[in-house]
Amino acid sequence: MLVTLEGLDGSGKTTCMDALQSADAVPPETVFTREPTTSWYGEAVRRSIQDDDADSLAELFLYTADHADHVANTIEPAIETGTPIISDRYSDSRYAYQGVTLSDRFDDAVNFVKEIHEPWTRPPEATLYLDIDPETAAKRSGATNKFERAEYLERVQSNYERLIEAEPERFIRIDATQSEEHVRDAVLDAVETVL
Ligand SMILES: Nc1ncnc2c1ncn2[C@@H]1O[C@H](COP(=O)(O)OP(=O)(O)O)[C@@H](O)[C@H]1O
Ligand SMILES: Cc1cn([C@H]2C[C@H](O)[C@@H](COP(=O)(O)OP(=O)(O)O)O2)c(=O)[nH]c1=O
Repeated sequence: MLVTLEGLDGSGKTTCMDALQSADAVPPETVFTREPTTSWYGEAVRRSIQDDDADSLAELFLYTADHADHVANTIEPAIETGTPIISDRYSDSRYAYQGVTLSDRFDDAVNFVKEIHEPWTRPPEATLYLDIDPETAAKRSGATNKFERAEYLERVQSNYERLIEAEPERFIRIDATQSEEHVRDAVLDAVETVL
């Protein structure tokens, strides 16, 4: 069972992952993971995030290489042994974010990115979407990198909405504008239900 957490920068994913890792309701063998990962592929991605002049297509393939390694070496081995996995960001982040960065190069960039993944990715069973307005997200995240500006996040948000509309049964929407306690409880409830 693969569960993913998605949302804009600053929506509270890290805060919720911390809560999940110490929650009684989550089986102790659960694998907690994230994208970008902590592998050298993930490090290459982080370098690119800090580079304002990075080529958007090259960046897509860095993220996608990191995902390929993540699927092969973390996700599939856990699935094979029936171990639950919770990932902070996963392929939807690419569809939503690179769907924006590549929008000037492809007619339907979201679909282009999805098509690159489809033959080999392992889709999640459930995705918790931490729903927050772009202004609050930008404020909370401190706008520390090129992706964290409100106008950019607004476009990322519309891509997430498009993904949710296409697969409403996979997504669980959580109101991330509520207090930290409220969001944490909603996330814990949702994860307990799906696991
Ligand atoms: N529900 C909330 N209400 C107010 N502030 C929050 C809430 N959840 C998280 N924060 C704060 O917002 C900032 C970003 O949260 P974080 O969990 O790092 O988000 P993300 O991992 O999605 O970028 C942190 O300073 C965190 O303490
Ligand atoms: C996984 C992933 C992240 N990103 C972006 C989102 C973030 O701005 C940045 C780093 O992700 P992350 O470290 O999860 O940031 P945060 O905790 O603030 O949400 O990379 C993509 O553009 N595409 C992707 O596929």
